[in-house]
Amino acid sequence: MTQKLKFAIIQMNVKVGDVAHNMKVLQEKLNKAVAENDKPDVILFPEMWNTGYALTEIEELADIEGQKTIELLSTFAQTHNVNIVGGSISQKKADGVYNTIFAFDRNGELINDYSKLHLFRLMDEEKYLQAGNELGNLEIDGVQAGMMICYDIRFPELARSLALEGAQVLFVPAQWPKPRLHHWRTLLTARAIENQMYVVACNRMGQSGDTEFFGHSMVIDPWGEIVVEAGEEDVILTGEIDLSVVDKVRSTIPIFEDRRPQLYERVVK
Ligand SMILES: O=C(O)CCC(=O)C(=O)O
Repeated sequence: MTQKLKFAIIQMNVKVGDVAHNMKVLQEKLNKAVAENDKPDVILFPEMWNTGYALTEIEELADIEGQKTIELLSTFAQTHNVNIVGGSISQKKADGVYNTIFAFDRNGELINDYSKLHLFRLMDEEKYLQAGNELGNLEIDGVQAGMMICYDIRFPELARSLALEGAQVLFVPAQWPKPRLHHWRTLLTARAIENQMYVVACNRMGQSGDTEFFGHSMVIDPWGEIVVEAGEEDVILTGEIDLSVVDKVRSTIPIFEDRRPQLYERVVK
């Protein structure tokens, strides 16, 4: 495939519990992302950007069925003819609150949603949130992709499942705090190398209470090389990925042909 995709990754701060503020900031940043000369094909932003980790008030703050978010992002995608992988939000559904990504195509159509499969006990997510039960497949301008959220990157089976279903790019919104930068970079790089896919990851920056977020949003190519990486600042990270690299790497070291799934299945349930 000779296709290329230009990306814009909005590495922003998130004010815990202040949905109106976060929506305003995101809107300003979206406008900025498309006002650049080199307009992106796809925009990504961080995990739980609407409420932050206001877990004790999440039932009241979460966006009911994602309505406000869907309206904002769908209109923006259509108006600016851009694909959006909408970070993730706290979404209230009948049976509880989910940590959900909504993704839109250039016509503003909601193409899929994905709710975080693995809840992060270190931050008590399992006490306040419901876990999703579906994989997050996606197609962006004809390119097969997948979605995972933050802690999900610690589960190689999930990225592998998406790759086996054809994903060539993995989109990862996160709120990954200090001091685990080494884990963040290593796990993202491992997912890229082992699945020979691009990883496009957005982490928030800034501080909430005692928790500091280091940013370091990054794009990693299927060979494991970092295409672009932010520091800890408030920034929109831009660049381009070349999908032909996926085929090149997969034919150089043909891991998908060399797998022995009938042996692993006895152990990997
Ligand atoms: O796995 C980690 O170290 C961080 C995960 C996390 O912060 C999250 O999933 O929200």
